Amino acid sequence: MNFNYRKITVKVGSNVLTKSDGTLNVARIAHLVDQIAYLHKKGVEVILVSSGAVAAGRSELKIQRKLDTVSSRQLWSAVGQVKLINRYADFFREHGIVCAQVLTTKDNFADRDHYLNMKNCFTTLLENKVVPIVNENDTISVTELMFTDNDELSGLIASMQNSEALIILSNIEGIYDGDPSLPGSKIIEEIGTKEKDWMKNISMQKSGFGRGGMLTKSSIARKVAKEGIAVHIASGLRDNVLIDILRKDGQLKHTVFKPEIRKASNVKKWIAYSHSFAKGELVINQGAKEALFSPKATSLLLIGVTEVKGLFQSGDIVKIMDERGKLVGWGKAQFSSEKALQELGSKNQKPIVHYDYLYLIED
Ligand SMILES: Nc1ncnc2c1ncn2[C@@H]1O[C@H](COP(=O)(O)OP(=O)(O)O)[C@@H](O)[C@H]1O
Ligand SMILES: N[C@@H](CCC(=O)OP(=O)(O)O)C(=O)O
Repeated sequence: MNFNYRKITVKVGSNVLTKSDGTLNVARIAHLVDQIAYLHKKGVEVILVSSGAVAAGRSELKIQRKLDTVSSRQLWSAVGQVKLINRYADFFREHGIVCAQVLTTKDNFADRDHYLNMKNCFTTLLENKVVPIVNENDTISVTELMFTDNDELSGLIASMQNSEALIILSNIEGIYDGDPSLPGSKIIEEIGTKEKDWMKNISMQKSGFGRGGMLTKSSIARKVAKEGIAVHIASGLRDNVLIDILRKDGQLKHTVFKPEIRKASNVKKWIAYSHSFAKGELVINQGAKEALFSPKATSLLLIGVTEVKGLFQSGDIVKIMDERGKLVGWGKAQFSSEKALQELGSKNQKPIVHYDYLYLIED
């Protein structure tokens, strides 16, 4: 059989892996493993990002007294992750495949060294034919510094490992052009990175155990597709969904975000996910904003910076804001905040943020 991709990241949502009563859907985990094992044996590299720990833990324990949100998440994820990974390990073993658990927090991607360390971890596992199973380490994650959800984490990993595709399996067949529960709504089968009209049809509604909802899935999908990685959103409740997505002659109806042809560099990919580690802010004027968003590759010069906020060193990530206070991008500063303040508005030709280390948010 011919496959569309040889290297994929697959993300499975909590609702695919749990039954309505909250217990783990063991049959579905087994079927997912069967598909991954089949692809693995055909030479497709697979990284699995699996949610489900909190849901699995919740159904396992009767809590004596009411816990706050953080404590209950810590308790349930700690208990549930063991159950989840044991199931995966048992099913992969039946196929003669070794899987590994990688639990991570956003901090593990905090700077380039941490990022490269994570990258090395996945590369080593894959080289040794191990299937990595990743989840956010909810037990120790600090709420303010968490990933929005595992969709964000899976986007980061697909990008970091240069996957050819990110496949997001949810409890719905794709993105609908209206309320999915209404009979007239249809699946949008193809979305280009420049299109954005479809976004207005996404509601805040999310499924029972999910964290982010379709809104985060969509914005992550768009971001990842812009880096040159195809993103598929399909139903994990459907039999053989992974195989059908990967088959060259596959007919499965679902949503695909078409990747941009020009692939982002590895450094740009790292920058794209680093905004939460920003140490300071640069406010830029309208002229600088227009220059940055022009089709020409443009670096940010100090002449267009009107304000420098916070304390940062050369090499730190800084946010770039427009004069209305809107975040327009971020990048790696080439001067410290002290030097930037001294030379504010000057014609120093060395950019404060070089284009190669700049990420812009396009509307
Ligand atoms: N336009 C839309 N098309 C598809 N799903 C949508 C749309 N708007 C909102 N949703 C909701 O998003 C849910 C999937 O997101 P989420 O609950 O985060 O799932 P997961 O647990 O797989 O991450 C769907 O079940 C659906 O209720
Ligand atoms: N880390 C959490 C998953 C959080 C999450 O992103 O859930 P989902 O939106 O269902 O993919 C868990 O394992 O329960």
